Amino acid sequence: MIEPPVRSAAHRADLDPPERHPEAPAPGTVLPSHYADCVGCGPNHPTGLRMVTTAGPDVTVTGTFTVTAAHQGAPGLAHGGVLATALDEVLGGLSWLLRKPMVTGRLETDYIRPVPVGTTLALAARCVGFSGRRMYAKGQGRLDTPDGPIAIRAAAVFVVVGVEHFTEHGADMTAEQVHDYEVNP
Ligand SMILES: CCCCCCCCCC(=O)SCCNC(=O)CCNC(=O)[C@H](O)C(C)(C)COP(=O)(O)OP(=O)(O)OC[C@H]1O[C@@H](n2cnc3c(N)ncnc32)[C@H](O)[C@@H]1OP(=O)(O)O
Repeated sequence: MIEPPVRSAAHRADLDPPERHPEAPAPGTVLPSHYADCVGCGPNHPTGLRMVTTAGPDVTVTGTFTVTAAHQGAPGLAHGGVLATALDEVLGGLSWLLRKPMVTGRLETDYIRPVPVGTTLALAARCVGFSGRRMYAKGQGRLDTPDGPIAIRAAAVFVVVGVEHFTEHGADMTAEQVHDYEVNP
């Protein structure tokens, strides 16, 4: 038996407001890849999304993802899971501005328009607020330009974790490297 998800990314109205860290990268700063082999942003990944993300004002991030033949589901069209990855990446980039390590707990995606190969998606993410360790966020992707038609939308919950999440469960990562990832964009 396959159990359905038990949670929702819908949030209450009384979240703690998002606080941009005083040492967050300035709006307009291109955020570095957090890991060279990351399928979302890593320059070493052979078929990755090669996303470039930029800090925005408040707790917002923008990014671009150009859909190639490596990202197809149906012929000539982006795979929905790949599009969810692009949303996950730009939403995850909010951690650079919050300076808190966090992982995706829940990612809800609406697919509104097909995304053809050759499209450059203009992605945007915004932190909505916090409830304890839960960070609520929303994101979207528009076709080709920041004011193009909306193709995808997301609501997400990220969960703030300690460095041990990465050192105990991951590979080849020391606590010092996680600290770098947390504080040195
Ligand atoms: C700057 C770098 C940019 C990075 C971009 C990267 C983008 C990609 C990001 C990812 O894809 S991360 C990889 C995918 N995610 C994971 O692998 C996470 C796997 N899940 C876990 O490791 C654990 O389930 C998790 C850390 C999320 C929670 O386990 P814990 O034992 O630490 O917490 P716990 O279960 O006690 O829950 C803590 C709080 O979070 C809530 N929570 C936990 N899981 C949740 C969930 N799935 N959805 C919503 N809320 C969740 C939970 O209800 C609770 O809320 P309250 O404190 O208010 O009671």
